[in-house]
Amino acid sequence: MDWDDWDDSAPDTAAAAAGAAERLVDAGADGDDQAVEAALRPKNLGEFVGQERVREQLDLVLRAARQRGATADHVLLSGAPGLGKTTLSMIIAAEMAAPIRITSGPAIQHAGDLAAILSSLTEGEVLFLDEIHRMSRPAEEMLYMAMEDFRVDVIVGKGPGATAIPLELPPFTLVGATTRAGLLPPPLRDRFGFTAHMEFYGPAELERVLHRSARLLEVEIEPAGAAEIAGRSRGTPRIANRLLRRVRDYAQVKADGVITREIAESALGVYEVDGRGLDRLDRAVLGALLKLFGGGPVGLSTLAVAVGEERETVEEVAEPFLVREGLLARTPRGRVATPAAWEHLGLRPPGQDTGGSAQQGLFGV
Ligand SMILES: Nc1ncnc2c1ncn2[C@@H]1O[C@H](COP(=O)(O)OP(=O)(O)OP(=O)(O)O)[C@@H](O)[C@H]1O
Repeated sequence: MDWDDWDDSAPDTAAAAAGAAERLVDAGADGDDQAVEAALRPKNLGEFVGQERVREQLDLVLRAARQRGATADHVLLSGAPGLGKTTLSMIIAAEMAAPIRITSGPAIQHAGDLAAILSSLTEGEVLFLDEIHRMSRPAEEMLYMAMEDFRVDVIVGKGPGATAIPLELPPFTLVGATTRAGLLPPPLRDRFGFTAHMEFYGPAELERVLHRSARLLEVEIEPAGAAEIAGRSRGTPRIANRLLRRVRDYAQVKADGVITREIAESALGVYEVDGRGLDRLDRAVLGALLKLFGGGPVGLSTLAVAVGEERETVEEVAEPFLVREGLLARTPRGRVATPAAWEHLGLRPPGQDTGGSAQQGLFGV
């Protein structure tokens, strides 16, 4: 898959963002998670689970910088939300024993905003710029020079009388994060000394994340319980940790607090997250595609009307994961279900027996 075209659970439109925000399986950060999320963050490279290649390469970059007594090279982290980009930026700062400043592209709309941040950095400080692809153009151009020469030109005045006042900056490490590496202009991309692409996590890695988080949350979890949650976490540690907290509540209220496979299964059944990590919306989209349109092809707008959702919600919130899971394909003629989709919902394609399940409601599969 071409990563640059990929953007799982990072909706661009307000409608889609609203649709995503309420979901337990949304990979984005939500407000009430912040404190617990911070408590669960690995503090050094040794604690950071998975992403072996990235970890090994980063370890070399940081060790070498430390040995030279120099500031580490600028680092670009790309990957879907919830895979650990913020965590890794904090680890970079910790490993370099440097302070960290955190901001994001959308917060920097004017070059002056960036100049204010850059001019207040101390030597060796790490500047974490999340969603770097969403910075304004003038700020981006200022960043080029700051990254390369540790210098910015602050423009004073307007029109023909405007003057550029050069400002020296202390050496710093920029850690940029993006879900869309392909959207970064090449001059910006080229100024990063080290670029790492974060992959989705495998089940074994997610189980390790879950065991570690359970230990920190002081919850007892059996290996089969962790495996059950891992399988529903969409390859994303943030989702795994969120599901763990919901299962913990269930185990506490309905049982003796221990997370077994049965408890995890029942709890996530209550939250309508199925064995493959699909939630109610995902199954509604897939169910409509199969039951109302015989598996497609069907146009996006028609599919959206059928499930009573905004077009953007279907396209940006539900579809990326369904495509990634190989359950739905986007074709020039419309959306098409794959054989795996029929199998997942326990239905048979037309011509192979209609079965009784076509009578079930769209949300009831
Ligand atoms: N490799 C990992 N090992 C253990 N926990 C992890 C790992 N990666 C992420 N996490 C956990 O997942 C949560 C989300 O991670 P983080 O905020 O770093 O993701 P992100 O990629 O920056 O997401 P976003 O792009 O939405 O900001 C954190 O609580 C962190 O503890």
